[in-house]
Amino acid sequence: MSALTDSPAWQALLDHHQEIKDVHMRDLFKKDRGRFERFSERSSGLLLDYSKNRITEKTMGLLGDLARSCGVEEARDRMFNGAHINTTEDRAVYHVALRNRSDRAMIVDGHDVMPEVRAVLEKMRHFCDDVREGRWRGVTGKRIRTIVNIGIGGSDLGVIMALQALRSYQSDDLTPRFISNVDSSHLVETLRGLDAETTLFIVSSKSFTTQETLLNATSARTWLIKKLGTDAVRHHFVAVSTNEEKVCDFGIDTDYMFPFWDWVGGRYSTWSAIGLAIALVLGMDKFEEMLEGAFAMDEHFRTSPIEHNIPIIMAMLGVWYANFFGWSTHAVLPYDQYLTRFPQYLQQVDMESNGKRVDLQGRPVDYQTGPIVFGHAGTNAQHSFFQLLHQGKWDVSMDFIGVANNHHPLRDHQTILLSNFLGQTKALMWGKTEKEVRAQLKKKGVSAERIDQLAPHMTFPGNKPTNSLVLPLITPFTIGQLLALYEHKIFVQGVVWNINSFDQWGVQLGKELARDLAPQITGEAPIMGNDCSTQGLLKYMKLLKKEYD
Ligand SMILES: O=P(O)(O)OC[C@H]1O[C@](O)(CO)[C@@H](O)[C@@H]1O
Repeated sequence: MSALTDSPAWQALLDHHQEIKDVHMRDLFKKDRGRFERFSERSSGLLLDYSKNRITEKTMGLLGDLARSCGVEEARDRMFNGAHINTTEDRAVYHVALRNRSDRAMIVDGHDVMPEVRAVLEKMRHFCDDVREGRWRGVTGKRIRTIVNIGIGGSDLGVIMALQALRSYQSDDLTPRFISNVDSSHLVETLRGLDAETTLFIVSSKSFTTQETLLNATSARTWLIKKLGTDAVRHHFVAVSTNEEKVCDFGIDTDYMFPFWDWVGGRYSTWSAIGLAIALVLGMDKFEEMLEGAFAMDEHFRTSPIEHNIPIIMAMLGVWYANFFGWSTHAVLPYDQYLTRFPQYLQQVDMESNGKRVDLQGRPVDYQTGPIVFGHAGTNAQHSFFQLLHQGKWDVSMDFIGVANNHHPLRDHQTILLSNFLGQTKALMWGKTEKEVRAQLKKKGVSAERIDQLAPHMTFPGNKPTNSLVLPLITPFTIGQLLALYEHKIFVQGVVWNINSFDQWGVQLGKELARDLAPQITGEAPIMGNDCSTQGLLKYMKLLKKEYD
């Protein structure tokens, strides 16, 4: 047993789980009309209703005890104080400094980083204004009309997601595009139809060594040079990175490099200059509104007691289902078309952070860690995988994200959208008993034989837990709040599980092996030294390739 599973707080929850596991939420709601008041929290216009969870006040008390005994508050303070909590990389985890909108100093290694943070924001503002107002022009003197962000993972997902979410704030003057996959089809299809004279590329890479990004950037540069000549590169390429030397090697002048720092993790970097495409397309004011939203959530997280702290509550509910109910999957279901990319973005933040199997001391853990995260926008998701959520054998905890107002209030679209949001969470919680099904069918005049046949299929077990997050409207501020909320939730879970949420060694091995295999595909190295499956696949691919050459 580990210190965590052996702790009195954990043991108390194990015992309590025995009391709760067969209790139906329907009965909890029948008994207590005050559940919504008791189990909901607000912060700067955002509401979390967590009453539709398999919890009582005792559960929340015990989960709070566990958070306290795991040192969540102390860990939170260490993060906000710039301690090197990313121990395997010996770095601070300080994305909160990027959105610190107060005049508080943010100290890393005895040094206040705020002057540098503000200087980069200023540099971004000047550049964005120049591009947006037509002072920065392409090599032939034309205004920039398209921004192409070349990056992958944390240097891509948050930026695409935010720009998609904030599409209604975008003018038609500047259009964003993205190249991430090393598959050349992504590059070719993204560049198809683009006018090189009016295109600006941002090469976004924290390390500036990521194979996919560098290859894509090189091919994009070739495309540009073919059309406009070598001199065009400095008018059409800028970089965002922590690695000045590599940016220079690539041929981008460091005057046009927007720096950030090693204390910003890749998947937490949307707030840094990695967000340059957001600032260019929407304007720097909108980007800063996003930072304001994140800062509001940071302040809530930093100062609220455990019992009223939205990220901590959501994190501990996740621990409840993962570790005590033994569920492996968590669904995120935004009821707003603008948030379609949100689950995909969150998959990296959550699974790359908490998909770990050893603790901070390097010992294998004897409990489940980060869940499998998936999701899609409602109502489309209802017509896809909701069948399994309602009646399947796997149990899944869920976050529904609802947005009260719509940027495009047309007919009764928003009413129908919200009614589906509410209807689904109600159905998942309440379910429908066989008795209710039978009574309904009888009332409709269905024959007894047919009722016997249909009733088991039409019964819903219910008791499926959901969190409901409600935002007033999709704005830069609420997007900032939402992202920061999930970042902190994931952080808290990592603290409870005693894992490092800020490294990602798991992505290395495949990358290394790919580097060794590439020369075997080209023929520069003999096909050897592989297991028979890899060997067989390689040979077959080469055979097929020959047929098409
Ligand atoms: O910004 P970079 O250094 O190109 O890295 C891109 C991504 O690659 C990873 O290191 C691994 O997937 C991510 O953490 C990161 O977001």
